[in-house]
Amino acid sequence: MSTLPRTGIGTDIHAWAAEGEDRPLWLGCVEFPGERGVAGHSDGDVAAHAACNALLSAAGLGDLGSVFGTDRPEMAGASGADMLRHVAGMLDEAGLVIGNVAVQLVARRPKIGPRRAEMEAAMSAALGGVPVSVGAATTDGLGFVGRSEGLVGLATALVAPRG
Ligand SMILES: Nc1ccn([C@@H]2O[C@H](COP(=O)(O)O)[C@@H](O)[C@H]2O)c(=O)n1
Ligand SMILES: C[C@@]1(CO)OP(=O)(O)OP(=O)(O)OC[C@H]1O
Repeated sequence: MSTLPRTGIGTDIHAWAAEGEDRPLWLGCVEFPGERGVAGHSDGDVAAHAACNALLSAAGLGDLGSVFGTDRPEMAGASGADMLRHVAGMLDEAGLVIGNVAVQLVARRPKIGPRRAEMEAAMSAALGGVPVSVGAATTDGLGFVGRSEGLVGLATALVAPRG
């Protein structure tokens, strides 16, 4: 295997839960009380899921669906933090160390600025202390995010063979 670092890219998109459905919103392993949750089989944390996809992409180990399935009963309500821990373990077993993970949210709400540090710390902790950065943008009202139909998580990751 090449000893060069490898980058990965990940996405995750969820629709907002139906009006009146009581689903908590989880983003970056942090709960946002009072915000509308998303439709999904697990906790629907698009930031954590995009980060998992980016790490699996960098490692060449597949993606969320190939690792966790798409409708396994045991994954119902599964937390993004547990999924990140699992993925970090897979990379460790594959002899890879994680350099960093960068996450971008595309969402009108919630404004993540005030909770950015918490999200970064929570995702970093789930990955065993790896640097995680979080940013966001709104789309200025354009597209499905602008119409408040759902939100997007995007992520990149850098991994390298353990020295
Ligand atoms: N969900 C979001 C979206 C955006 N932000 C912050 O607002 C800034 C401006 O967003 P634009 O889409 O108008 O460029 C953005 O750079 C973020 O700092 C946010 O906190 N949460
Ligand atoms: C996380 C998983 C787990 O069943 O389900 P969802 O919460 O629906 O999330 P998504 O990114 O749509 O699909 C990936 C699945 O692995």
